[in-house]
This record gives sequence, structure tokens and C-alpha cells, in this order.
Amino acid sequence: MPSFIDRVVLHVAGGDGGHGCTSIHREKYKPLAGPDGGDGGHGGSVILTADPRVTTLLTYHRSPHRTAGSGAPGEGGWRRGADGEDMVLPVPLGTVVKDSDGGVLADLTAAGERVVVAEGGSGGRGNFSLASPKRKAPGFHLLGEPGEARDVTLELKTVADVALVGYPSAGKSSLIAAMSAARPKIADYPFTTLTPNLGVVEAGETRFTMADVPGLIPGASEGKGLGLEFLRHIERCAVVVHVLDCATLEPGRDPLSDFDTIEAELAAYADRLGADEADPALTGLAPLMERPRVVVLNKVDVPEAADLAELVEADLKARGLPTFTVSAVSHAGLSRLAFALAELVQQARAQAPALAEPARPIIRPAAVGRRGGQATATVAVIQHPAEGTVYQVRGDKPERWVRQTDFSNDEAVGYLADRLAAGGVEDELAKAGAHAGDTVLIGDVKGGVIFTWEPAMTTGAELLGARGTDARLEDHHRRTNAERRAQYHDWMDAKEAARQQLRDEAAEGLWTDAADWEDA
Ligand SMILES: Nc1nc2c(ncn2[C@@H]2O[C@H](COP(=O)(O)OP(=O)(O)OP(=O)(O)O)[C@@H](O)[C@H]2O)c(=O)[nH]1
Ligand SMILES: [Mg+2]
Repeated sequence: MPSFIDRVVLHVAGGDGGHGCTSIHREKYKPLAGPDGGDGGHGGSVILTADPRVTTLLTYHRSPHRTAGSGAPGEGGWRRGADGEDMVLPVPLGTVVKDSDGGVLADLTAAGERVVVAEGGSGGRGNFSLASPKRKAPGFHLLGEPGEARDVTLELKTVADVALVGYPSAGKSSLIAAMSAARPKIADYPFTTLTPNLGVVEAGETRFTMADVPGLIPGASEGKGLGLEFLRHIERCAVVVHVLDCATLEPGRDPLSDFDTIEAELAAYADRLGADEADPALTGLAPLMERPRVVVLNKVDVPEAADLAELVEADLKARGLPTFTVSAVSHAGLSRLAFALAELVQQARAQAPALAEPARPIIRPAAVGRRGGQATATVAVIQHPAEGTVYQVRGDKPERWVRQTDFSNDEAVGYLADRLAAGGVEDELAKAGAHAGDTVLIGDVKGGVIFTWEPAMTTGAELLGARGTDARLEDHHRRTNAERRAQYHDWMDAKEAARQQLRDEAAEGLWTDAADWEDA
């Protein structure tokens, strides 16, 4: 039995950014001619694109893990690492992309529409681009960031003009087969169709698509059978066609009550959708329950069925429903039906010019791009399972700075401290009541880094000793709290002095390092 493929959870990951490179240029007679380590390349992103040539999500059902290419590391000689390749995944028109909380990230209805579902990590800067007048030969580089990893759900809502609804074995697939070139499976047992079939019907000048919505049974709107999954397909159609089986011998069924049962399911489904129903402004479609209905009395090639059809036709017409008696087997009445449907589709299209709009630009669900994100940090006091009371720093940039830091390199750690100070994180910590010696966590409890806070001085580079050393890191003995407090006040004074120096230098135009505090 083929698997159900109209809904699939994709595990996507952007490529990792390549690490920067630490390298010193060497030339004959110039053994140490400055830093020349290049930046790492950016990781590729995972991008979904609506492609009319794709009709199912089957491939993603079979292999749901997709990762974009990683960026290459930078190299000496100022060579930048190559960017990782994007992974572009074609999906059918009508694919709705949701995040793991069910929020809609994108609704891909037009050919060429694209959405980035997992962004690649940015490449780390090499020591060449970290050099500045203050820090002439950095002995470190920044690490590439890991690519964004997430789960997204793809749901296919077929964008068909006409949806055929009706009890199992009413003849929906037979009608599609008789009216279009589609050749769906047809059999005399219920639930023959497991995924909706789509056919293209031509009536005069008009071409329209018709889909059968299988599995609609009483209770489908509550999730009985596969009905709920298939009901999604009806959300986008312009016309709903009821296929009523006039030849069924099942007790308790007749065309009129079948019609009412299916209508009740549709109403319950529309109710369930509630505010989630496709935005009429966007789709140009009326709410589901107000969309045009057509009734097809099928199987009139069977004499008893023809009699029954004749009996109920008047009732249905009295309810204001356009009603057609047809036979999918003998093709009786089909061309009249096709022309009537074409007219309704034309009317709907005339009311929805927006649907023909060309591809909308790329959508990025996460506001945090490679360079974006809030610079400001928020500090909260929390109870850490292992460390007790900690000051937790959250913020896109501080957390990114931490990810970019090679903690085995003292100079890189010093650089992180400088960035945190210049980015205002130190001030936020002080405001939140943190003191020197307190434990600070940057990031979440699982993946963040923990350290003992010692307010740094903003000037950074000149505090560093010889390349690869950092005065602040030499002293590994843990001071007593009294010592820390005493030093804290010294530091705060020194920090202010250093800030002033920074401002003076900036005013003189000496300080060109400002770009350092922006993102790599
Ligand atoms: N005599 C007669 N039989 C028909 C007609 N249309 C369909 N059938 C038969 O009814 C049975 C069911 O037809 P399908 O087209 O598979 O029905 P369906 O509505 O797609 O059913 P599911 O896919 O199971 O929901 C098949 O045996 C068809 O041959 C018709 O106009 N006349
Ligand atoms: Mg079928």
C-alpha cells in the first residue's frame, strides 16, 4: 500500500560556516609580514521552491533529512573559503510550510516562490580581517557558526479549480478518468483512492484542474479515516462538486442524505479551520461554505439509478443546486457538466485576479539573518541545575559571539570579552546586579557557556601582552569574594577611563576598529 505523502516532516539543516584561518604571511627577507589568514566561507541554506513540475512530496517522505553544503575554511595567503552550496528542494504548488509549533512559515502557491527554511552558518573571520591598528597581528580567528537546524512540516493542499467530494465508490476517480487524461485507479471497493488524483479538463476555451478528495466519510472532519488529511485539498478549490452514487444498494443511503452527510462534514471542517481558513484577500476565494456547489448524480447507465436520479433531481434543483445526471461509464451528460464547471471556474477566476500574480519574493521566516539579530542582551537571574544561581545572558549577538569563539585560544577568549564589553553586555550584567566573581551563562542552559564574571576593560587589544597571551587569563587562581569586590571597583574605574580613551581616539579618527563590534 502506498504511503500517505501529503504531509511530511522534513529535518533540514543549513551548512556550517567554515572556520577562519590564522596565518602569518611569509616572504623572503620578510619572515613576519603580517596576518594573511582568510575568512571561512558561509554555509549554504536549505531553500524550498514551488515547482509546477513536482506533484507530490513523495521524495521527502523517503528521505526527510536534508543538509546544505558547509563553507570551506579560510586559508593562508588571504584565501577565503568557498561558500557551501544551497540545497534547493522543489515542492509542488500548494505546499504549506509550517514550523514545529504549527505556525505557518510560507504558503507556496505560485511557481518560483521560495522560502529559506534553514539558514547556513556564517563563516568565521580569519586573522587578516580581524587585524586593526590596535591589534596588528591577531593570533586567532573566529569559528564558523553551525548551520541552523530545524524541523518543518510540509503539507500539500492541491490547488485544483474543482474538487470532487462524495462517499467512497461514488465514482469520483471514474469521473476524473472520463473527463481528463488522468488515469487514476478505479475499483469497486471503498477507499480505492489513497491520494487525491488531479486531472486537467478542457471545455471549449477553458482548461481547469479537477481533483478527487477521497476518504470523505461520516466523521472525517474529526479525523476518522484519512478524511482530515484529504480535506486540506478542498481549501483551495473554487467549486465543490458532490458526486452522488445513485446505484448504491447500501442500506440507509440515498443521494439526498449522502449530500447532507458530506455537507455536514465540510461544515465541521470549515468550523475547525476557523480563523485558519485561507485568507480570502490572498486567495480571492469565498469561505469554503459559501463557494459554489454542483451536484452530480452518477451511474445513470444503471436503469434503477436513472430512476432514482430522476426522483431526487427535482428536490436538489428546488434547493437551488445545479444538478447533472451523468454516467462516468457511458459518458452521458459529461460534456454538459464540463461546460457548466468551466463557467463557474471562469467566474471564480474573474473574481480572483490576484491568483495569477507572479512569484512573490523570497521569504525568510526567521528574522535573524546572517547579520541581523538584536545587539542588545537581556540578563535574567536563573537557577542553573549544576551551577546554582547564575546570570543568564540571552541575545542573538552575544550568543553568536560565543559560538564563534575558539575557547582553546586565550587571545580569542580575550576578543570575546572585548566584544561583550563593547556590545553593552557588561553594562547589562552590572545593571542586573551581577558582581565580579558571579557565575554568568551566555545562551541556553544546555548549549551555553558558563564562566566566572570578571568585568573586562573595553580597550582590549592593548591589554594583551605578547601575541597569544592575555593578562586577564594568566591568573587562574580563584580569588575570594572580598578580593573580587575590591577589584571590581578598580575595574569599573579603569573601564570608564578606557571608555573615555576609546571615545577620544574615535574622535581623533585613530580608532578604525569599530567594525569589529559589528558582525563578521
Ligand atoms: N455502472 C457504473 N459504475 C460506475 C460509474 N462510475 C463509477 N462506477 C464504478 O464504481 C466503482 C467505484 O468507482 P471509483 O471511481 O473508484 O469511485 P471513487 O469515488 O473514486 O471511490 P474511492 O476512491 O474508493 O473513494 C467502480 O467499480 C466503478 O467502475 C458509472 O457511471 N456507472
Ligand atoms: Mg477514487
